[in-house]
Amino acid sequence: MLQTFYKYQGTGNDFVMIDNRQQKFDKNNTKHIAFLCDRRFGIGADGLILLENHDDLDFKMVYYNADGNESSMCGNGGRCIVAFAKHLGVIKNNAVFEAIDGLHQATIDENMVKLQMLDVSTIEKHENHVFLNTGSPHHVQFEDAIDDFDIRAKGSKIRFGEPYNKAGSNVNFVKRVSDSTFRVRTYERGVEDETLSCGTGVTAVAIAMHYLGETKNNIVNLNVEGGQLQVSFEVENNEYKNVLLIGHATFVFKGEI
Ligand SMILES: N[C@@H](CCC[C@H](N)C(=O)O)C(=O)O
Repeated sequence: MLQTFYKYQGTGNDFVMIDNRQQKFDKNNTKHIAFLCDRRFGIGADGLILLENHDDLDFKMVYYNADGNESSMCGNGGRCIVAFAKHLGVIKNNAVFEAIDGLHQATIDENMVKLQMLDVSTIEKHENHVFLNTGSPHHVQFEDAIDDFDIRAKGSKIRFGEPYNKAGSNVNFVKRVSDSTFRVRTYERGVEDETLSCGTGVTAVAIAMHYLGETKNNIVNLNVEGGQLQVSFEVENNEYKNVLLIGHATFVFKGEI
């Protein structure tokens, strides 16, 4: 039987979206999910997202990386599923949904989505990097030659190396552009390559830059390969609260496979 799918992207981080409110999708078929995400043999995407019913909230989000494995929170995917839920008529302009890291509130205006992310209170400062979890684990480090280096090779070495090993971490390389703007390139675990944008990644970068004193602003602009995102937050007793990831979420095409 053919499967209807929708393709969405948020700053170039692209996803296969499936309406699984009838629970027909085989969630245990890792190879099939990887095939759907394959850019040569399948539809092509950085990840696959299921929209499911929830007893008390608007919907539930289930996220898989392009390798076919279910993973931790996807910020850009979270913005895209809000646009998808609106398209399906599940929500109007506001949403409260459950993802693997807990509840998320969101608003959508045209294709601009503001998504509330996890509060962050634990930030590890190391000699050459910062590590924090914004729903997914993120290694953040400065890279002056950000426009011209082998991110796949360097990112993969860090992702699979100590202390992350097999469980891994996403890896963000950052260059300061101004007081309020940073350039970011991300190597994503589970895609095992650079993606054009990573929502939990830029959230981690914005918080890390504030934590390190690289910005005093609580609205930070992030220039990524696929466009621009904004992250805002409040800081209370060293805890980053009311963290919002802001950017577009765009329908690309619909099909059957
Ligand atoms: N693209 C995502 C992050 C998805 C999860 C990540 N690959 C992982 O496994 O940790 C985002 O926009 O946050």
